[in-house]
Amino acid sequence: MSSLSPSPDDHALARSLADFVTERALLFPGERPLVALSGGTDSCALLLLLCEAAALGLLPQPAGVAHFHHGMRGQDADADAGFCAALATRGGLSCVIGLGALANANEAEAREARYAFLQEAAQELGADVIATAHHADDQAETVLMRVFRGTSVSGLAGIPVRRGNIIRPLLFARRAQLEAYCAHHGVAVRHDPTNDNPRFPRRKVRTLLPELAESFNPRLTEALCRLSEHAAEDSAYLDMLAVEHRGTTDLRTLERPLRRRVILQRLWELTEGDAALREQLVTATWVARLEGLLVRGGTLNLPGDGWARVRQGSLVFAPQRQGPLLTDWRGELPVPGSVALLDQRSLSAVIAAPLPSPERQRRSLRVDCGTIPASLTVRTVRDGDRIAPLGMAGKTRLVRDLLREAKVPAELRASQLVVEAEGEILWVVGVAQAESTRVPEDATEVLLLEIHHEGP
Ligand SMILES: Nc1ncnc2c1ncn2[C@@H]1O[C@H](COP(=O)(O)OP(=O)(O)OP(=O)(O)O)[C@@H](O)[C@H]1O
Repeated sequence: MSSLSPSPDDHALARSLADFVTERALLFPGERPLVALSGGTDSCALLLLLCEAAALGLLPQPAGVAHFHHGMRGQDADADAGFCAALATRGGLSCVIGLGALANANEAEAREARYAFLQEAAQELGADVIATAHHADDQAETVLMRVFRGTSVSGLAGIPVRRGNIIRPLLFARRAQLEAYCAHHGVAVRHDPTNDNPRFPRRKVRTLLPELAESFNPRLTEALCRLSEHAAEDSAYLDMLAVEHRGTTDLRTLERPLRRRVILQRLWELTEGDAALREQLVTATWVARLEGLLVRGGTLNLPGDGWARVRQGSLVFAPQRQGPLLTDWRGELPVPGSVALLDQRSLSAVIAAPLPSPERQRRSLRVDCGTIPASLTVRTVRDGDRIAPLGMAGKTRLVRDLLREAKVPAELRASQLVVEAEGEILWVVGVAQAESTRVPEDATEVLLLEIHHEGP
């Protein structure tokens, strides 16, 4: 972290920026950055500092400036765009303004559109990388927010100093330094009031950090930034090892940190091109769930309708399922030997079927949507069918034996219904349910299967 001299006009901050860029190899020889300019303090400081460093001969001149008008905030946003264009001109740089129509977009959609525009602008202006103005306080807030929400080592790495062609050359600097710098240069920066909402988690953490610093460590921001740097390095090292081991046939043979990292990389690949799903799925929680699946076996439904399954110690991911949501499914069922498919997207699936002895049977079953597979088959019992009943520690029993013990009359046993998933009997309707259908306390979605008696 740099210490800014009391007088900002000795180029101290521009020199620190150039040192940081050089040490981290953020610009290779001949490369020129595009400056992503929102008009706020941080990106105004970034633009002026890059220009100052270029004037000192420490860094190349930026290729230009890009500002994205999200189309969300009306006149204020129009003024932001005008301001950015004027500031670019003041620095002698070209400026590209993008216009979105994101009136109803959420934060993730707005971000996706902004970065897509920045990539186009970089091409247009012949820039090699895109520089954004995230700084040390942003980093500390990000790390702390992730700690509060729950995170992993790679999450602790926070905002990467470089990802692809996006670079963050201001991660060394404190917010107060950038504010002082803009004030010194007489830049009347723009202010986006949407960032002031006290309900925003980032806003809350921003208020909390100084209090925590006062109670625990006056250099808390620096400590959190150092933690994120170390976590980024450890994480990069694990990533490298995981790439080397990604072909491992049985993931259970890998050391746990490595196994978890291979799973994380698989999730990252799986969510390519779907930012919203990535946010949900590339998390410590899902890595832990999939790790559990490797040990336990079976199938796990993923957010966004995909699912994962274990095959000989490796994870198999299935794509998202298509088709309409079934809410009140009714199937024709079954003459002995016929089958029906239940799409598990339905949270209440009703099977209309002639049942052998409805008065004796428990005709509904709750199962955890998180663990049952994509589709269920309802069919009549077959010779040799086995089930691992609830509470029997995985020991399997012949379904026919269970029917006999439950005193289902012999003549009705052939039309006994079972619900099967990928070769495993989950439910012998009214008689037994499998251990794997047990609904855990933390289940978030429960599928209610009902068998209705219809017919004689
Ligand atoms: N409208 C915009 N046009 C161009 N660049 C922008 C715009 N908004 C933000 N940026 C760039 O992104 C940086 C971070 O902005 P901000 O803190 O608002 O976004 P974030 O949501 O915290 O981060 P990010 O979206 O980059 O993950 C800014 O300093 C600026 O460099």
